Amino acid sequence: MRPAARVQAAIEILDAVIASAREGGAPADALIRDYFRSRRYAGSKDRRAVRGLVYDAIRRHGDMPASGRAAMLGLAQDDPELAAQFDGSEHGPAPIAPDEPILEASNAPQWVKPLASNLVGDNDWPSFNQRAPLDLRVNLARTDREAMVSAFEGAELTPFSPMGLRLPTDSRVDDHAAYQDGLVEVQDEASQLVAMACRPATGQRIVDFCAGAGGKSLALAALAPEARIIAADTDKRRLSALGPRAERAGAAIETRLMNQPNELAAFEDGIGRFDTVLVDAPCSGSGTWRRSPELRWRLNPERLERLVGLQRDILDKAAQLVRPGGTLVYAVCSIIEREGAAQAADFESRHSGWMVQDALDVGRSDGPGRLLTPAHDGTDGFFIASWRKG
Ligand SMILES: C[S@@+](CC[C@H](N)C(=O)[O-])C[C@H]1O[C@@H](n2cnc3c(N)ncnc32)[C@H](O)[C@@H]1O
Repeated sequence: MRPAARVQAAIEILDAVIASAREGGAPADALIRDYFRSRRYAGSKDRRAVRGLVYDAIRRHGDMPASGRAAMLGLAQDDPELAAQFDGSEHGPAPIAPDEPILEASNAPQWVKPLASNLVGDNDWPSFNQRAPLDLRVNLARTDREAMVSAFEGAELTPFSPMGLRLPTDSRVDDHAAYQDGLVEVQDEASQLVAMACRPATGQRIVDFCAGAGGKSLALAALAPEARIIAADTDKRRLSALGPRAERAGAAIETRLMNQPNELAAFEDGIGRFDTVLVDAPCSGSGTWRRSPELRWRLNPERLERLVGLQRDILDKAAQLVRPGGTLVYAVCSIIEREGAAQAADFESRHSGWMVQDALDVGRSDGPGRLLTPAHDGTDGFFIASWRKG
């Protein structure tokens, strides 16, 4: 493909990404794959170049552009070589009209900024346009960090998590023997810290109430291989992805599929009996925007409202599983106050007898919990709170 045709392809894919973000449809990765499935003439270099253009355009615009062309014109604003491809050639984009509006670069949707925690400052926002390094969690149940740091080129120790390694952006690990043998997992340092905030110990009964594909459950199992860990979720597809991961890691984790709105029916034997319950709640994902910049286009006020209600409902249910003297940990990969500090404070106002406890000594104190942000802590953005049941 000629360079101009690659730009036109990126514009067409971005149109599909925008439509899909509006409708809650397939993510950009899937749309890129679909696009090339019917265009066999595109070689691997073409595909890589188009993909790069699509993601650069997404990353540059915190607010969703009106069209793929608007997104690509914005990107061309910083790149004269790219601007020159708007040449009106046969498979290329039409020339740039003199009065065509050009979008300013932005790092987050404008409507979200006033909703962020007060701790999120001017130095935090630009981090959402930057690319994140790749963090690994070493499976301490089977090896140690020192052995693994030398097994991965360019790896450094993460500063806060004693089980983390940090690799350069774009590192690939899935074909590495240590990954295939279950000695490491891909996991951001903040997520590792969430598992640590649970302080898992031998003999404890622990529920990961929003386990998804089990990232936190696996970290809990690595920290306390003799604990009994139950991974629960309402999403069968996600939960079923845990089996092969647990097998690879050599971890024994029980799974329970729950049905909304009767999630606790899966725990009839366990109300008020668990030592620790972790709620890694569904959220905006705003803390992960540097890894998944497209999520910025998928969030809207109605969706945020629904998520805040869901978090509240899940917290109220999960709290019922905790035994007296046990621990409830609430975490969201979000920098939005309503999902973090305000949600935790709201939980406290509805329930008496829960004593807030220090979840971590990392990040900054934010209401009843702690907030980590990319600029301040070098991790994904996360809010984490922990309570002891009186
Ligand atoms: C942030 S994700 C969890 C990520 C996971 N803990 C990990 O570390 O990979 C939130 C999860 O909550 C689940 N969820 C949604 N509604 C739920 C509900 N009512 N009860 C429990 N889990 C729910 C979603 O299916 C999703 O897997």
